[in-house]
Amino acid sequence: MAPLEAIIWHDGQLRIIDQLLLPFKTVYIDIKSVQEGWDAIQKMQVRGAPAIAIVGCLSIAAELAKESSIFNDCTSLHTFVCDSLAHLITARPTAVNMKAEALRLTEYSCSLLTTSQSVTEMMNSILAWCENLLKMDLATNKTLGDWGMQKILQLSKKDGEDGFSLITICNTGSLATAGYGTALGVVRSLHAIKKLKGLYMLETRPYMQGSRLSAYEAVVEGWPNATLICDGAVGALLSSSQVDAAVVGADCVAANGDTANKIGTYQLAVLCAAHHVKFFVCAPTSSINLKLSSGAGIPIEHRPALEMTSVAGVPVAAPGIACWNPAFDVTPARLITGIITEYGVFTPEKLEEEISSRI
Ligand SMILES: CSC[C@H]1O[C@H](OP(=O)(O)O)[C@H](O)[C@@H]1O
Repeated sequence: MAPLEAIIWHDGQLRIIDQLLLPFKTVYIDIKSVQEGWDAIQKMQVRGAPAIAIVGCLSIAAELAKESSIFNDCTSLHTFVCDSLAHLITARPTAVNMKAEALRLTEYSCSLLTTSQSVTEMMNSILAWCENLLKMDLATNKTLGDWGMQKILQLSKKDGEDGFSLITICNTGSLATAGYGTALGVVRSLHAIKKLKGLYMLETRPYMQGSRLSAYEAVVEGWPNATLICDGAVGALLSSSQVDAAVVGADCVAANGDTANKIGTYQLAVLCAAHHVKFFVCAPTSSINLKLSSGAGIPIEHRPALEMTSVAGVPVAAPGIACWNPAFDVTPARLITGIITEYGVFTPEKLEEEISSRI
């Protein structure tokens, strides 16, 4: 079956699955303006670093595509694009993809000021640029997934059995990207050649990306031995089972390889190190920020306490208790075996040199 389509762009109209309702309800909502895009990102109706950037930029395209959006000249159109991007990057501070695409689109829009013959031509160029993000993300993820699959195949198999068992956190698949996935893209590529023996998924409190989203993708696609575990069960699993490698996503990778990802990733990395399990970060270069020398510079988003103290609207904590709810943590490069990108798999030490020569 085709992966779940979190983002649909057709004929100037943007629709996204409201991921707060998955997997029990599949409801598509229309995004008709930049503010509606901002709201959907901030509320996490759409989430996942690549998907955030794609929906953010397409929300600009959706507003431009409306007949009512008229601009007297190219300069006012450029100002609208820049102001919209400046607003969109405030929705969620940690994932770098939105900031990276905002920079790219700002530079492109600026270049159109000198090359466009009319406002309409400039608007159509910007629409085409935003639409292309979907295709680019799909292609990037497929290439990244295949690099990761090749890397996993090189791992030595202790038990001699065919196939590899992986562990992952959060959701990095069709519901976090344009449709193939980063860490779950590696899973898809491994499954495609029948070398996926199993996949352990952390439920990933408090948003439950694992139990609600990754488990949904795994069931829909029939991945073998796809198994949900509690966040607190990682140590017990790694000490008793044959897990070959961890594959996780990234919201921001610094130049030295330090990686910000869903809260709980750091703990997973520490336990992988303790049990000699390889730990791979799957990051398209749009999630890598070489301007940051280390993870110390990555802003960490904190989410409302209510997202911790209730599940699906049901209170699960003592009323009045204080909460600490960072949405991400930073895994130091020393715990990372390799960083899987669309250009190949690199050690943290080699990342900056290898990536800077390619982007
Ligand atoms: C390929 S998605 C990257 C990243 O985004 C997720 O965070 P969130 O669900 O809060 O947007 C998670 O950290 C994934 O690994």
